[in-house]
Amino acid sequence: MLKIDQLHAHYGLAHVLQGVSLTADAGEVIGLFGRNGVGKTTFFKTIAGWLRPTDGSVTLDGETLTGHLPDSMNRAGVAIVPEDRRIFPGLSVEENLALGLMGRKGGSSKSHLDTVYDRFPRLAERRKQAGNTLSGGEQQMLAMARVMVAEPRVVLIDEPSEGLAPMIVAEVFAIIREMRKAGTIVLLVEQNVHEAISLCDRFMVLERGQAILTGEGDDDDDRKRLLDVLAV
Ligand SMILES: Nc1ncnc2c1ncn2[C@@H]1O[C@H](COP(=O)(O)OP(=O)(O)OP(=O)(O)O)[C@@H](O)[C@H]1O
Repeated sequence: MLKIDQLHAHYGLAHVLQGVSLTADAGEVIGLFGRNGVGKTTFFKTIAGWLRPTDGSVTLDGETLTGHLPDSMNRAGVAIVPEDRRIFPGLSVEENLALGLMGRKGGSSKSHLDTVYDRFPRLAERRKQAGNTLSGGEQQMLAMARVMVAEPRVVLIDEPSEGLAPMIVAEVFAIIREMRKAGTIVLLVEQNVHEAISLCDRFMVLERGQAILTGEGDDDDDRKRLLDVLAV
């Protein structure tokens, strides 16, 4: 279980994350919604170790991870697919995936790469191409595949559908469903609320660094409240 308890974070004097709590069990997808600038990305950065929390705690299956650096969070099984995707533009598809495999517990082998290529034939076709020659959709697939090969326990995915064609968005969402099926905890930030909510077991809405609404993805009343509060 992922347990985030009263997490706070600052940028200098700006108190951006003001005591956000959340729990998630294996195989749950939690949607994080809210307008621009309310602290969703900051929440992810703080969980992933890119930003040191000023208070609160992060534990995963009972292990305290609060304040760990990104490398250490990665080794503990917390992975992030950031909004800008962060693939290595000058490295080939295969080299990008090899870097993902390095984060894998219990070593890696060629068969793990083959498994990824079976799942993402398009990446197999482009395995020798540099990351920056891929389309936006292919880059998103690569970013997600790179995380999946490490078989993390928690994946934080920030706005994966941004700038992508509807067909690719459907594919991205299908991958998230697969992650859930594999027992991964997925925290998902999405502006595309109407579509994303159907993926989510539960959701939380942030406003000015605080949770103002939580609910269940398949509860009609909760969904209505969600759409009302976001005015979408
Ligand atoms: N590196 C930074 N230094 C100072 N302030 C920052 C920094 N990054 C973000 N902020 C501020 O912190 C607040 C929360 O930003 P954050 O990016 O977490 O919001 P968000 O909900 O993810 O929004 P968006 O959807 O626009 O990414 C905003 O007011 C933003 O301007």
